[in-house]
Amino acid sequence: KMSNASGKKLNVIVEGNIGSGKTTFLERFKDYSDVCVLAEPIDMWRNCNGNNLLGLMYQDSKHWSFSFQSYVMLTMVQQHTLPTPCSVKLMERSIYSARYCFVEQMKKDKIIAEPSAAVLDEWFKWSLENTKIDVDFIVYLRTSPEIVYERMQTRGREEEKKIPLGYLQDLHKVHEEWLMDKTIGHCPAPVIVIDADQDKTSICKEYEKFEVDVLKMTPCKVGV
Ligand SMILES: Cc1cc2cn([C@H]3C[C@H](O)[C@@H](CO)O3)c(=O)nc2[nH]1
Repeated sequence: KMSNASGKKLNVIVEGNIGSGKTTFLERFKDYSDVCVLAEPIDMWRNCNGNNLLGLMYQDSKHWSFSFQSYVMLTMVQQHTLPTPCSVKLMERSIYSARYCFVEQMKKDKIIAEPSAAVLDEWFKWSLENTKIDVDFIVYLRTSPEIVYERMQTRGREEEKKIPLGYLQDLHKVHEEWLMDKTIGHCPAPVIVIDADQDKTSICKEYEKFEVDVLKMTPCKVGV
């Protein structure tokens, strides 16, 4: 049983733009018995009582973004508060990126009207105050929008087919403002920045270094 000095569980969230390599990063931890990996529950978003909210959001964002982001926030709280037997819980994205990246961008784009954004904000604030949401550090897979745009297209996720480069540039900007400039919302934990523009092979060395530190349960200083 691996645990650090205090025996405290370690909660890590992995953040980054669409196509920044989060899934590849999380894959590396799958075989560690003492690390519990919680990928984004995208299949729940695709099937909320038979409705593909993700698809609806991308088809008609004005109409469906509020419903989609409300459900995302619910599933994030469910994952943040899910008890696991592991010493390390590694989660893909968080209630924070839900609020400070995606909802923030949709507010800027006037896709979510102010009254709806106010409701999401109440859920966000209530959740932080009333549920056990712990984050010990944030791994930020930092990328350039042009690179992730290329990757997103090659990956070819059905619902993402029509996402323009501009949206990825906007999402990049809100991630930078939240995690680097700290000009949006609040950053709940120290940020470990990984330059995730590198191709899969060369980035693995970077991940390995981080892997060792996570398993030693100490946040590492992964260079950018
Ligand atoms: C927390 C959070 C994750 C998340 C993902 N997405 C979208 C981006 C991708 O196209 C897809 C999977 O990450 O869902 C979103 O619109 N809003 C979100 N909020």
